[in-house]
Amino acid sequence: MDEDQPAVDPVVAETAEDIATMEIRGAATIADAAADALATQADRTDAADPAAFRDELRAAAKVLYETRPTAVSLPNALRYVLRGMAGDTVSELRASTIARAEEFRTELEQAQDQLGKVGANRLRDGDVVMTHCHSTDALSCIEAALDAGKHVEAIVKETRPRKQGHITARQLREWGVPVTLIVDNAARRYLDDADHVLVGADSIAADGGVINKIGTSGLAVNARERGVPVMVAAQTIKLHPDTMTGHTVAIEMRDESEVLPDAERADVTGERSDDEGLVVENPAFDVTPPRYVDAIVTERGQFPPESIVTLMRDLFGETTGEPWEP
Ligand SMILES: O=C(COP(=O)(O)O)[C@H](O)[C@H](O)COP(=O)(O)O
Repeated sequence: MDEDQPAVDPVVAETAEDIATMEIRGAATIADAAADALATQADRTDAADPAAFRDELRAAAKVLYETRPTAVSLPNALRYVLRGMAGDTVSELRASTIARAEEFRTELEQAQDQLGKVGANRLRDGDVVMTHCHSTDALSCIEAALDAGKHVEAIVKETRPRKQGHITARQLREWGVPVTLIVDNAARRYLDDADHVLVGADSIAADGGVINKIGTSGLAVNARERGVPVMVAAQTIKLHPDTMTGHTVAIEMRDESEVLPDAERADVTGERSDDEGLVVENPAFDVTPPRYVDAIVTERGQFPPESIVTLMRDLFGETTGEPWEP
């Protein structure tokens, strides 16, 4: 952070650290935590005047923004809250910012419930769903289908390197859904047993491309080859406004130790512990082209990927800047 930036509340710094280290993860959960952290900053500020308050909130937003680059729900959340800062005194600004953050968090929850109902309509009684990673939006569709009395089974991809599939499997088992847990490499074989691929999204581009956990694109291509429809569950907060003006979505590269932990390094390098010819790459996300996606399910209904740009224009206008820009 710049030296002339105001200090941020320790809770903001802690939230940022938790997002960066993935204690807090998943696009919707990150957005929710970021909005909550801004509310805490507003609540605990000792800013002397409105200008200092605004500077503090912007500084907090920057610290949160710089944690992970791919999930657009994070800048979208920060922008939403900062645009709600209104008032001529610090106490008015505090109240409006906290209220705006609460409104954001409520709407996030409602949107997820609503999209779950839309997604559940695509699932028939007895369907088998293949999942990748852990997405609360995707799980909302299954939960709504269960609430509607449908029997659903799941084939859950482990999702290397961090195995978020375990979180999905645990949640589904808590709901009583029969789960078959498989390694990622087994996905194509098990697609023969699946009626749907159901995944979430970190960002949706204006051309309908879906940015989600690494491995989603390969799964979608295989699903197309096998004739299994691919459903993406994504609240509109996952729509990436900058892609309307040609920007691409940054794909996060994470630490190589997630792929090859230090304790296992010698298995690969042998005696040459500093082997510079060994490169380990760990991209966290990939882009699934729209032609491999059958439907993007949002709280505003389901869309073919090619028409998502119309919704984006409705929601964002033509373009937007950084979250802290007016
Ligand atoms: O790719 C991931 C999580 O990646 P990571 O574990 O690296 O954060 C999820 O599919 C999306 O974030 C959607 O999640 P949700 O539907 O909960 O927003």
